[in-house]
Amino acid sequence: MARTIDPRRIPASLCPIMEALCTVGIDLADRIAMGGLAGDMAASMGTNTDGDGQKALDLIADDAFHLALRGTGIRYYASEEQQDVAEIDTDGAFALAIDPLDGSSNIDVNVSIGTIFSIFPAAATAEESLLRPARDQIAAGYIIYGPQTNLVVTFGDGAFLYVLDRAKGRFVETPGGPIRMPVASQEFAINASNYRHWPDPVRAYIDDCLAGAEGPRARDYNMRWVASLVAETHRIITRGGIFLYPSDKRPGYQSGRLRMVYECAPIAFLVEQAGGAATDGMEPILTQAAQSLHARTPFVFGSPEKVGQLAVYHDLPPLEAAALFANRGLFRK
Ligand SMILES: O=P(O)(O)OC[C@H]1O[C@](O)(COP(=O)(O)O)[C@@H](O)[C@@H]1O
Ligand SMILES: [Mg+2]
Ligand SMILES: [Mg+2]
Repeated sequence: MARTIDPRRIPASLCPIMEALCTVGIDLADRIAMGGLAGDMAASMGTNTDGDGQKALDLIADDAFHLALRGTGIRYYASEEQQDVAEIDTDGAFALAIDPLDGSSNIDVNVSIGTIFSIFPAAATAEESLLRPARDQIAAGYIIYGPQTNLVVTFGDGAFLYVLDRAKGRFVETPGGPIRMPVASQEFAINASNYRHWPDPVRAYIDDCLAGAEGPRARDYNMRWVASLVAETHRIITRGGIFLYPSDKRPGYQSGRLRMVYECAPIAFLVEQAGGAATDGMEPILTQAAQSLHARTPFVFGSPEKVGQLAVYHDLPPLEAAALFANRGLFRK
């Protein structure tokens, strides 16, 4: 009997896992809400094996999820904060990948952060379990620690929104049924400080958004960048738009920044379940498999129409894309 989440939509075999994730999520939500009174959660703790800075809360969250998932049926536990996959229950039927704390750069500034998770059936090895097409996920979700603490989760039959009822210590599904991402929106999300490093098709696409009502899209756009993937996802599934973290020319960013297994795959699954689309700029994320546990991929998601438009820019032959970039008139409808 689940105590920390309304269990009605959860397949019985996944109930213990969801219970553990929600228990830790509630603890983290309480801790985050304490701010500096809970200690310096943004303290720098060195770097993970991939060279990313680790904050105290990254490690606290990773330890807490790893520990809580014992005995829940998870065989393989793959975390952003650990180089290798850990084996938890040797006879477990599932593999779980997790970004224990997403948006770490926002810990100390009281901006929304989150936890992202993905569940696959366990196969014979950790690699076979996790380095497979993202379409094979059986569940994916995130918890967002913001003004509300929400859980958004899919088990492959729609995406559903839960709110943490703090008085009861329980995630409760909001009325309204499955989430449907709005189709029409004039918002895009990209870290524009990297403009000079982007590929030409991405620059051309954003140029056309920035040109607003006077440009080829003939409408004004708004821009948002929170620097927490969970927060961007939550906004986009709630009110539409498009998110882009493309590859760029900076060293280490040839495949963008975000990780396939525990960031892009679960968000792509959720977004598709909410009626959106998610690609690497051209190909659906759900048809792809990571080459290694911490592999990165360019990531674009949002309303299908907008994600499709970006693919059109990528489809242009390089010379044409370059000309397009040099002369905005070429792409006018
Ligand atoms: O600082 P940048 O380059 O804009 O990157 C922001 C991105 O990095 C991330 O914070 C990476 O996640 P972590 O905090 O889990 O490392 C994403 O949430 C966000 O979309
Ligand atoms: Mg992250
Ligand atoms: Mg993280």
